[in-house]
Amino acid sequence: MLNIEQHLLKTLQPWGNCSALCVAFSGGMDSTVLLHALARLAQQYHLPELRAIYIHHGLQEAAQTWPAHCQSICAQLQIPLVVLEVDVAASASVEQAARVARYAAFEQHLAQDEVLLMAQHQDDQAETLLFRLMRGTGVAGLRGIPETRALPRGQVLRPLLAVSHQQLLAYAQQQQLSWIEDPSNATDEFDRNYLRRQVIPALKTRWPAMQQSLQRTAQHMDEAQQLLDELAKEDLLRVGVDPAQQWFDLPCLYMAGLRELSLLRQKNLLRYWLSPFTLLPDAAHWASWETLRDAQDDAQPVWQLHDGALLRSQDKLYWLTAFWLQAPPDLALTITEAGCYALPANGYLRVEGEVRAPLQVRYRQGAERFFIAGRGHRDLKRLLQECGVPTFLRARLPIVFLDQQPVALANFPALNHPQLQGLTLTWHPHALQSC
Ligand SMILES: Nc1ncnc2c1ncn2[C@@H]1O[C@H](COP(=O)(O)OP(=O)(O)OP(=O)(O)O)[C@@H](O)[C@H]1O
Repeated sequence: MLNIEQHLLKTLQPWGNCSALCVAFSGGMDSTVLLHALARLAQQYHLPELRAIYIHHGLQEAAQTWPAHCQSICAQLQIPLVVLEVDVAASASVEQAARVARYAAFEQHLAQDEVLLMAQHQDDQAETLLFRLMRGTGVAGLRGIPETRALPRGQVLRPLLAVSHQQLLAYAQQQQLSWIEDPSNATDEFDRNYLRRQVIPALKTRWPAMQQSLQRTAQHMDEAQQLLDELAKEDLLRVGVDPAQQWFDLPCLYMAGLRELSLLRQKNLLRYWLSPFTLLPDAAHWASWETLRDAQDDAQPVWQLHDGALLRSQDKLYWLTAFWLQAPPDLALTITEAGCYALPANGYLRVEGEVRAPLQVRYRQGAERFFIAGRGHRDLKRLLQECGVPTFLRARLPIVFLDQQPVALANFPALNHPQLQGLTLTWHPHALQSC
């Protein structure tokens, strides 16, 4: 058995029980070697089912023949091939847009318990680290390409990260493989090509072991990032709001606790907390965090990020998606019986109990006063403040009127007018289970 095959067999051992190994097969040399070595291993060992996936971006004229090439290689190796066509969004960086489209297609295609094998290798790792350094990356970026990564379904595995381009080329030549040479790799137009063609060879003449050194840097950074994550987890325990105290599971933090941390720890915690929700801002935009943190309460400060916004309300910091940031359109709904009502762009209202007279449902205008038994008339604004209802929620909670008088507020049965005792009104941003 050849070295690369031995290495693959060892790397794949923990994945022996997955339901399929799917090779991201571009037809280039690296993924051709990967596919070929796997096909050979499958003849001697029991491997999970193998499948190849080619993503057709349709970006270059030259690429029109590539699906056929991939098909013929797969036929020779007796491995089924799936060709997925993708649309690449117009963007300043075609390379990056193609990568995004490619990963989205893989994610959609992969089934639970399947492993996507990609053919990035040691030289790609060095190239990625240098590329990110040139863009001023931080600790997380310098961890480089991870060997494994969980996808919503399935997993990515890069079993060749410790193998050099030279070793892959030697294997390809020895096995007399044929592969596609992407003409766009032969120019210095793209930054990564420039690094691969001009910079790395020059560095290697001076520092022959530079790839291994960069790999060590990536490992140091991985450890450093793990420490930062541990710190963030500890801070989150102190500053994060207990799920039982959250409105509709909306992620939020206590501002007072956040303020007690140093600025660096605030940023570290926010990065950790926000990373599942959104792309993070680059260094230049972090000043907006201090603006949000220090703004007056009544300024209703918001920090817009890529996939949503951070908003401060009372003593908490909320992460909100677009749904919460746009007020719903005016509502004029009349209810004559119990049931579930879909509200335009504003979730659902469930009415339980006997509706004795037609009830009007609207959102807050601002001057409503509720009659509370034993307390007389009270401003809704004051009542919402007392209940700690965040500002962005106040405009969404359906208010029930009887003869122009506000008599109930969804989710606050204690505010029900005596005439509406026994009626339960529940609002939820998503469909309620029993609806
Ligand atoms: N069009 C594609 N279809 C399927 N997989 C792809 C495609 N492009 C890239 N990949 C996968 O992503 C890995 C890294 O991509 P990258 O763009 O760095 O490589 P490449 O130069 O296009 O292809 P190769 O690594 O096979 O020479 C590839 O090794 C391959 O596994």
